[in-house]
Amino acid sequence: MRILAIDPGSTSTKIGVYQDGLTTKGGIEHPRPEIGCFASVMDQFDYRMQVVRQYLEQEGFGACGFDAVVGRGGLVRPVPGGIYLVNDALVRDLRDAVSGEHAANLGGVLALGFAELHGVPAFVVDPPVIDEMWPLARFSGLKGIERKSMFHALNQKAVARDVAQEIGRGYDEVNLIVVHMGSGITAGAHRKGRVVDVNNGLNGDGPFSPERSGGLPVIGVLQLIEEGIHTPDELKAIVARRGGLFSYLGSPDLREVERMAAQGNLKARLAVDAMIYQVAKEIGALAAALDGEVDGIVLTGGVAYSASLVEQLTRKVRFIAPLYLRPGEHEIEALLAAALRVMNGEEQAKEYTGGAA
Ligand SMILES: Nc1ncnc2c1ncn2[C@@H]1O[C@H](COP(=O)(O)OP(=O)(O)OP(=O)(O)O)[C@@H](O)[C@H]1O
Ligand SMILES: CCCC(=O)O
Repeated sequence: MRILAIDPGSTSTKIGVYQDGLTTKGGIEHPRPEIGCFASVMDQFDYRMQVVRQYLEQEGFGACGFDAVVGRGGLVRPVPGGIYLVNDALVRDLRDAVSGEHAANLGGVLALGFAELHGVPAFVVDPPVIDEMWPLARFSGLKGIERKSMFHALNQKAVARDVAQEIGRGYDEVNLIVVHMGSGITAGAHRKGRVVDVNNGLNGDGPFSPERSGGLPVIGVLQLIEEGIHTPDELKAIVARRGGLFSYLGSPDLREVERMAAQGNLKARLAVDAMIYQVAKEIGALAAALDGEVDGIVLTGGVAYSASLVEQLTRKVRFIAPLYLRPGEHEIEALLAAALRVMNGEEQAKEYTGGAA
């Protein structure tokens, strides 16, 4: 059995190949000026196909066939968690960016591109739009504005399953708070296998992160528009890509910001402390959402590699539940494991129909 996994991120493409029990995994970085030449995410299709081809050749898989191809899910319409066959409806919604532009939208399209070359099925797994929120979590506080589920679903679910296993129980038997801390930060309340509440980092919700603003005071945002400082479109981009640490310090790279802090830059120290403070508050809020019945708090994403940040955060939230560390992302492994479950007949791939947005 040989399976190809493709995980496109905003400045990298991660690739994995499963072959008879062994996984080969790698990533190709795309310099910002190079990837910045494309007007839209979908315009990068040929470029990313070529990148994946080059990787496969370099790793000795150039002449190989595949039994299935699996890609990261994108911002399609809200769906329950699971594995989805890439079909026409899914490809159309990815191309139309029905729930927003994101590099992840290329995942299903690239998977299909390679699957068609080999005459095999293509899948996507746990797209960021999976929606398992309970009704209370949908209230924003204003009629007409509903909180939406959009988060690092693939990685959150993968590490949650892994931690449940470490605890010795099934994912659907535990309550976990999973905090993915990457360029964006999303924190989810996983209640017995369902993510019943989670912040949508891309939309200005939750803690600030290296790149995202998180929740902002609404009147302050309106003033920026009224005073002509930013247009609504500029603000949408700032909230998702140029907020958080980037806006305070000019860099979204926590390693660089920590270096600045270590060299005595007090602004950098305070901004990192504030990010930790906001993440801790989010964890506390989710603990209350789960009635305090929390089996574990899981920290994952690139930011969780920072030992000092993890130590500070642990001191603030360890009164809630034990902490489990899963730094980095585990998406390629999760994609390959999911495709393997389908190919082995242990799980059935769902049909994406593209219900209401
Ligand atoms: N060893 C480390 N120490 C401190 N920070 C780190 C370390 N490694 C990565 N980071 C930080 O993690 C952040 C990026 O995380 P990650 O690679 O998970 O994000 P991404 O894939 O770009 O975005 P996302 O996870 O939101 O999809 C950056 O701010 C980076 O500086
Ligand atoms: C994947 C959606 C969440 C984020 O990037 O902040």
